[in-house]
Amino acid sequence: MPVTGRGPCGTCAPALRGTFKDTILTHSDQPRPLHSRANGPLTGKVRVPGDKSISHRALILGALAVGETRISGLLEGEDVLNTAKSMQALGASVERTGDFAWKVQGVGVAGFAQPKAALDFGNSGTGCRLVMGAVAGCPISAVFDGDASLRSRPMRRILDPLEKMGARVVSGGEGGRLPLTVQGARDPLPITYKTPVASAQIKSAVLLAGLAAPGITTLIENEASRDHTELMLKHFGADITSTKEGLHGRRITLKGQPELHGANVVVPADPSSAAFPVVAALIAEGSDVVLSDVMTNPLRTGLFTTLREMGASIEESEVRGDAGEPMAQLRVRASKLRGVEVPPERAPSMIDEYLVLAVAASFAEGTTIMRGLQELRVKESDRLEATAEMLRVNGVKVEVSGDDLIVHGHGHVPGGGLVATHMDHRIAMSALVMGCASDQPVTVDDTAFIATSFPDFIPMMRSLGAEFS
Ligand SMILES: O=C(O)C1=C[C@@H](OP(=O)(O)O)[C@@H](O)[C@H](O)C1
Ligand SMILES: C=C(OP(=O)(O)O)C(=O)O
Repeated sequence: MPVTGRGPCGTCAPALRGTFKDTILTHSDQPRPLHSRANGPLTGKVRVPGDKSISHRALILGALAVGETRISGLLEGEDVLNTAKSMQALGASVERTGDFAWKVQGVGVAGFAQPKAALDFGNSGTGCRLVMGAVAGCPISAVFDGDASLRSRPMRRILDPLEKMGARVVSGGEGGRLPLTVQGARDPLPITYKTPVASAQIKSAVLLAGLAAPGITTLIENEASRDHTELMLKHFGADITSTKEGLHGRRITLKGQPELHGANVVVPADPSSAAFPVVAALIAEGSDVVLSDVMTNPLRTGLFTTLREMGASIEESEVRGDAGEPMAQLRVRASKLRGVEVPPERAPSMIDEYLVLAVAASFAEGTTIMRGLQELRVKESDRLEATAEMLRVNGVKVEVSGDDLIVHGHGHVPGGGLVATHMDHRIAMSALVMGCASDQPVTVDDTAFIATSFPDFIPMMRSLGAEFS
């Protein structure tokens, strides 16, 4: 579905109020184009911002817990700040106490209050879908809305299981699209649900609703998706188990109506954000870049596995763990890459990284085949088509065949193209990374959406030597 304009809610993030006064959101309706040109090697050490998935979950579980939750290293990107605001609108107290440091005073499982206004999730599928799950277990109704991109994304996949648990859609857009009003269940039912696609957002919505239901909620997935909700629920005191199901799947059981207690959460650096400087360092000759504290949960590291298969030099050191999530320092050196075939079962562990992998594949020698990418079609944009277009306008030979993406690499990229962002942060960042090593500069039509997940991307890349102007 085409996405046009900034969206019905005006800018992606409304002005902040109350305890959020220290945080600034910067979206405007003016597109902000940028050129990226090769400027020699990238060097230096950086820490990319906190993991987006964990940041959303820390705020939501903090709000559903009894007592105080302290979060350090929170991603202060627009997506996460919209989740923080929704938690406040639902009755939790959410306060910024310092740089990336936040305090949440929760209301307890099923304790959300009726919000006075629509909950605006801006560009964020994760925020919207996880909060829908949490609201579904409370006897309140809430209006869910977002920008034009989020309004175009499917919500039926979340509403189907939530309706089985007793929630109702009171009013809503065609085919389960936003804006829609969800009436939470007065007496939520525990269910056994098999997800139709490997999606951590569906899984998490069901588990968050299941917190309020008596008895056992069971979630089965054929392919394991990121398990941050499970790990964090355990950290907050829930009785939750996860066992293998079939070859690649998981069966998760959650005992309902626990008393979640507030907890400390240390948010590691986001591997999906690290992916951009990692690929930039691999393709810009002579580069040597170090990234600290990168989360290395195996359900998130499919990109690093693939890049290593392509011949990338990515060394791990200082391996450690906090709050149940492993992390490491990565040293990345420019490398000659070769084309590879990426199996479909790897998709859940690198779902947001195919765009920047396609950039790496464009600089490789040989063909890279990425299989089973149907889920890319329902992200912030149709990422399968948008990625192919990004490569094509920069002189790379690329095919979309069914749900597969095939990139023919020739060791260098002509560049010179203007890339359409389609309200999608990862397209903007991937295109700017491409320009770090292409023969001619690459231009993106709008960088504004980068603020949803990686607000400091441009200055951080410049600090490594990237030329963005
Ligand atoms: O649960 C999460 O935090 C996320 C799950 C993924 O979406 P799906 O659940 O739709 O695969 C991913 O693309 C998104 O960026 C973050
Ligand atoms: C798909 C993404 O996020 P979301 O689904 O939360 O909008 C992403 O960050 O790439």
